[in-house]
Amino acid sequence: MTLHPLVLLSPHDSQSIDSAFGEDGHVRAVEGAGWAVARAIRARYAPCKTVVVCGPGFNGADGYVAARWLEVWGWSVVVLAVAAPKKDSLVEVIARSWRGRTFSEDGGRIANADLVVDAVFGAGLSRPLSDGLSHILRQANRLVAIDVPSGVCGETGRLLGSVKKAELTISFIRPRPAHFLEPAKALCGEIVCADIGLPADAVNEVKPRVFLNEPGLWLLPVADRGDHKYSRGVVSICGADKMTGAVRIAAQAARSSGAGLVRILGGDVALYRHSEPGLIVDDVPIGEAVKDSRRQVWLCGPGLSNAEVEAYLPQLISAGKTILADAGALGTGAEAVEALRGVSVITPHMGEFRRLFGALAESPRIEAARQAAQCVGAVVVLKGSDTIIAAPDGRVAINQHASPALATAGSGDTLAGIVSALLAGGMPAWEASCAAVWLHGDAGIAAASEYGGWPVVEALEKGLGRARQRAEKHQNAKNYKNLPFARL
Ligand SMILES: NC(=O)C1=CN([C@@H]2O[C@H](COP(=O)(O)OP(=O)(O)OC[C@H]3O[C@@H](n4cnc5c(N)ncnc54)[C@H](OP(=O)(O)O)[C@@H]3O)[C@@H](O)[C@H]2O)[C@H](O)CC1
Ligand SMILES: [K+]
Repeated sequence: MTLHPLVLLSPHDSQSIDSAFGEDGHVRAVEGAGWAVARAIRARYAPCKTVVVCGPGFNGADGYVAARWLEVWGWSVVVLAVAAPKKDSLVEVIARSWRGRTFSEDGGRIANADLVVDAVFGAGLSRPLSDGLSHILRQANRLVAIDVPSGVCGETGRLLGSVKKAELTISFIRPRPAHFLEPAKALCGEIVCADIGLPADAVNEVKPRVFLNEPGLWLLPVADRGDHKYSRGVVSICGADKMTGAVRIAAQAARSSGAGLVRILGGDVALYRHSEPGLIVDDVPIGEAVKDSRRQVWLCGPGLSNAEVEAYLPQLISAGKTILADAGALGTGAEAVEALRGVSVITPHMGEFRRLFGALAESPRIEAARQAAQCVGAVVVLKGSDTIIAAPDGRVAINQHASPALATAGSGDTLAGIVSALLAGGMPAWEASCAAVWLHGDAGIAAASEYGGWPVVEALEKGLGRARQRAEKHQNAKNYKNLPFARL
């Protein structure tokens, strides 16, 4: 087994790899890690006065090895050991291989250093950073962090204490979720991930659950010469009487994302009939429409009032349809959560999430999304600058491929339309949601560049065909270019 290139390693994963190394293997891994840190630093900075601040665990051990290499290459290096390694531990053995100057008190060295390396805590952070340690690191002018800036929870991106921003963070094997989750993301600077030579036994310990959302994590439906509109998939959208724009935007997005046929049912039927000519508009009761087995995928929520949702959603659920619930269908509190059981995907922003799940919204976003997915039994797309896509089985993807240009009215309706089209094309719910979030982000990036930063929502839909082409170019698993981190 090898680790998928888009896996993100939680601290727990990283520690289970470490424990599978055995002592010799562990020493080799630390040697590889420290050497990688030194190489990444040498590639970015000229030799300068450097302080490596080492903690008591293997994060500190990486620091001692990095210090050794930098000194070998002629740098002026001292180690500040803020906590000694445990007696007779492997870390102590590795620390002894550093023969240079070591201090246990800062004595003004940090403030006077050109570069400070934060090797205090990484995966083993178990409680908040003390004020004393935080004060020491905050005096650094330029900081490079090993694994994560000390005080960052590698799993959730939460900060345990006051954390100093690094301009470079060097991690190992695969990046950590925190590198891509706010608030930690803003404190990591450039991310470098080093391959330190992976023994297969150690990798087998890892059950990947967190992924970076990039093409290659999913495959888009393949266009075939024999395609017809029903094989491409039918999307049905519950029509709104008043907020008709939301429905039309979602319908256009679904049509531009490969759906063979998009139908709107009910609401202001006359208006929909006079809008885009490529739509089919139905004026039949929902109970009739659900009998058509070709109409499996339904989008329920954009533009809908509570009363409209109540008229549509229970019937769709009892007919066993594949449902994306968004906007109006994401009501308030436990009753609304109960009413959603049976849908396949929900796409809340943080406000909607808080209304639905209450106190769960106070948990770190990745954990909140995962628990909500388990609670509803549906994929949860928790929208934001670091959108999280959580499946009920515990898989989570973190999306980075996005643009602030997406923060515009109607953007969520566009996303809902894309997810619906990919569901109709036969993709499983988590993969369809991940792919849709990426395509939506890509269209936002392209629209921002084409229209100068503030594109209107209609521009997103126009970019979806090209977004699809770019995704297809990158989804070949061997072609992981343009990832949001450098590889060493
Ligand atoms: N597989 C990999 O990715 C590799 C990672 N490497 C590096 O290893 C570290 C993880 O090392 P670990 O020893 O597990 O953890 P830490 O170095 O982060 O620190 C653990 C010790 O720190 C104490 N601790 C934790 N939090 C605090 C705190 N707030 N204040 C004081 N002390 C703290 C902790 O004490 P406990 O009481 O909780 O036991 C431990 O003593 C990873 O980050 C990488 O840098 C490998 O080198 C290569 C393979
Ligand atoms: K660190």
